[in-house]
Amino acid sequence: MLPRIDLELARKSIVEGLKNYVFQVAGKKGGVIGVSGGVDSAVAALLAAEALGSENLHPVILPSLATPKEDVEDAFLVAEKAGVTREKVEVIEIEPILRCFDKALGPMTHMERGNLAARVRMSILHQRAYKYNSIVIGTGDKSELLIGYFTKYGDGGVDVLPIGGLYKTYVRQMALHLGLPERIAFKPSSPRLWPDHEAEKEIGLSYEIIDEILFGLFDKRLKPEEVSKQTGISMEIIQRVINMHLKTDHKRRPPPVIEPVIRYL
Ligand SMILES: Nc1ncnc2c1ncn2[C@@H]1O[C@H](COP(=O)(O)OP(=O)(O)OC[C@H]2O[C@@H]([n+]3cccc(C(=O)O)c3)[C@H](O)[C@@H]2O)[C@@H](O)[C@H]1O
Ligand SMILES: Nc1ncnc2c1ncn2[C@@H]1O[C@H](COP(=O)(O)OP(=O)(O)OP(=O)(O)O)[C@@H](O)[C@H]1O
Ligand SMILES: [Mg+2]
Repeated sequence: MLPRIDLELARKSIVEGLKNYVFQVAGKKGGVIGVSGGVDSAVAALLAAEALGSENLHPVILPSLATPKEDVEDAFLVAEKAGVTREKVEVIEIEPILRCFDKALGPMTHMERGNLAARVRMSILHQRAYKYNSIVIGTGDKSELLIGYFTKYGDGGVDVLPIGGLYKTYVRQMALHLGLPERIAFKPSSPRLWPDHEAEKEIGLSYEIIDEILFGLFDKRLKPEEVSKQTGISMEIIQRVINMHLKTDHKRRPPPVIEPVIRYL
């Protein structure tokens, strides 16, 4: 179990930090956010509305065939809780766009098409951000970022990460703290890149375990063996999480420039 945190302090500091980043550092008028009905975008949207003012927040719902109807309803509820009226929430179906890709690209695996769906969403959010003189608010949490569980240049292609410093465990607690319903706070995490896609099933580990391991390694800075000793989690599982982190290193940094040897003549 992770230690409890002062959720109110975390909330206030994220709100202050995001406000400063969008208005002062980026010099923009607001933020665009994809709202899925999942807990990450719910918490990010509520914090962003508080930081930027709901009039400067542009929530966009981007359903595909893999999106359950209830998620769309939950996304509307999140927008409403963020102070954005139904009429101001944009809904853009991405299935017709994906069908154009089907035609152009031919058969795809569900992973190829799913990652494409994430990149189609990213493209739409950036178009809207440009149009509204805003930036794209990301929804990645610390757990997803550290294990690289996101689509490179898809949901990873964002401008700022307000909940990137909170493990999934804390994001769920923050959701309750912000008054979101338990149904959203404890909804099984799912990228919904294909029907019935669930994060913990795909990864093969629960976020409870992943967070305990990441907390031990990255916050307490313990050696893997010590994390195993303190948590009772096997070294094999800890090594799997470490491998996920290492294999996705490229997703957390800008592409390397291959430096030429330059001789001035
Ligand atoms: N070593 C390396 N150095 C530099 N670049 C490297 C690389 N290895 C792969 N690449 C590049 O990265 C690409 C692979 O990365 P990527 O396209 O992301 O693909 P990949 O990591 O294989 O798949 C994305 C994963 O994120 C999950 N996901 C996606 C979207 C949302 C969420 C969520 O939680 O909401 C989760 C999804 O279920 C899947 O497990 C390759 O096609 C290649 O272009
Ligand atoms: N149907 C959708 N409409 C709008 N945005 C979406 C949709 N599906 C995914 N996204 C965007 O992609 C992000 C990544 O999805 P992800 O599933 O990680 O987040 P989540 O659904 O908010 O929370 P969780 O990870 O717990 O499922 C979402 O937070 C959201 O910004
Ligand atoms: Mg989700």
